[in-house]
Amino acid sequence: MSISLPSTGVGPALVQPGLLGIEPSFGFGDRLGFATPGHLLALQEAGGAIRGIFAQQSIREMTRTNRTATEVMAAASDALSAAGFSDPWGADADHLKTQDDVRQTMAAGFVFFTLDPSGDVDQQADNYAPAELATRFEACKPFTPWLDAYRGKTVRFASGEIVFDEPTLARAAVKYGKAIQTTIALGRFVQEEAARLSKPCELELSVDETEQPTTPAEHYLIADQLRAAGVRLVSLAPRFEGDFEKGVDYKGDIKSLERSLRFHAEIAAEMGPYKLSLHSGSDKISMYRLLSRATEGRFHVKTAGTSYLEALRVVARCDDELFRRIIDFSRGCYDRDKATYHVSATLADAPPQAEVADPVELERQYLERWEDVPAGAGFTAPGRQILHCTFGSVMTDPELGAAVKDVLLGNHSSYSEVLRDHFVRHLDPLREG
Ligand SMILES: O=C(O)[C@@H](O)[C@@H](O)[C@H](O)C(=O)CO
Repeated sequence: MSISLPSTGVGPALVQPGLLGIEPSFGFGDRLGFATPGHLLALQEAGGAIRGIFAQQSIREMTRTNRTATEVMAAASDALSAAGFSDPWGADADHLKTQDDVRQTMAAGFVFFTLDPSGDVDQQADNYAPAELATRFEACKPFTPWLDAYRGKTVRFASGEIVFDEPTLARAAVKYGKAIQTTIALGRFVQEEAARLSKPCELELSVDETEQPTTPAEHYLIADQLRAAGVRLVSLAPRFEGDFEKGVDYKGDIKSLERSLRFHAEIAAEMGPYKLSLHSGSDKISMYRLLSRATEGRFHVKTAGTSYLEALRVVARCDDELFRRIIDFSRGCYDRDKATYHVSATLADAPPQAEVADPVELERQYLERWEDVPAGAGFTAPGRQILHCTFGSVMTDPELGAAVKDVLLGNHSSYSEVLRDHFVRHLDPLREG
């Protein structure tokens, strides 16, 4: 397998992404542009019927790393072309909020568009007392003309009943009413722009980055309204129950999550069919089988930061001094950079590098090691989150960013091997179900 070097972002992409529909898929987000060869090794070894989305970056990530959508696409397509890869693969323009986000990513060749209306989700809706809920319900009626279609309705699934009584309807309308309107507008824009330019497109709706779980009633209502509006989804990322923090395994009641996944999967099958999408999907090893079984293989798992952390693992093993400088620098940026990410780690949860003489122990504290993780579980070390959120600050630092790239260029096969091992451990439980 020839290892391609990261593209300059100007060469013609010889390998084009395509539509994957509701085939099982796995998003290999690559914040640096060096990871696709390793991602491909893992998928070819353990992917089975799972399709790879090898170009995947959010607007937030590209902003933080000063990368363009064209550069992201070229890094993936050039690596796949160099490897002679000819299977279908996807390209996900992630967490899009505006029409300009759509224009720039569509122009770069992205074909999977993740719509993110979380800015219009009322993230405290579940906390309002009846009087405040009633006031807010009244205020959202101008953009929820569909209320009467659900009032008093009961929808039955094997997993349970959805009863649209007044409190349920009010909370759904207050929480997602405006976001549904936003999603329909942006989704229609993507579909119309793709048709105008004769380009392929498929849509995901993501509300994963919101505070309060999406109930089955809210999921059903969102899906019903999008379907009625002609916005066709291949994937939907609800806000699942529990905690899906960046870079660490699932936190919550796994049995309750299993019941919830089954209910959401039934709704997705009935209202679509479309895939259930798991964001912050890396390291959630303990729940992958549940997701695969509940959805009967109609899932999408999205990862990104974890490939950056595995790049730092190569740095840790090749240049201890540089790794220590990155830890010191990241600890100085963490409280600022974590602002838009769901993490719980504090600086006190991981020791300053100067207090850890042993390089292997330092790797355990900030990256963890698969050798130390129980079978069927993912990483949990909080130090991972300190490094995870500060990727942009590190990679745009003139000295540190260049030094990381030099280490990866000089040890590219090591990086690809580390990624292969890391993602085979992610793909195996998903493939086996
Ligand atoms: O960090 C980002 O902005 C994105 O990679 C993520 O939010 C992405 O949507 C994801 O969930 C990958 O784990």
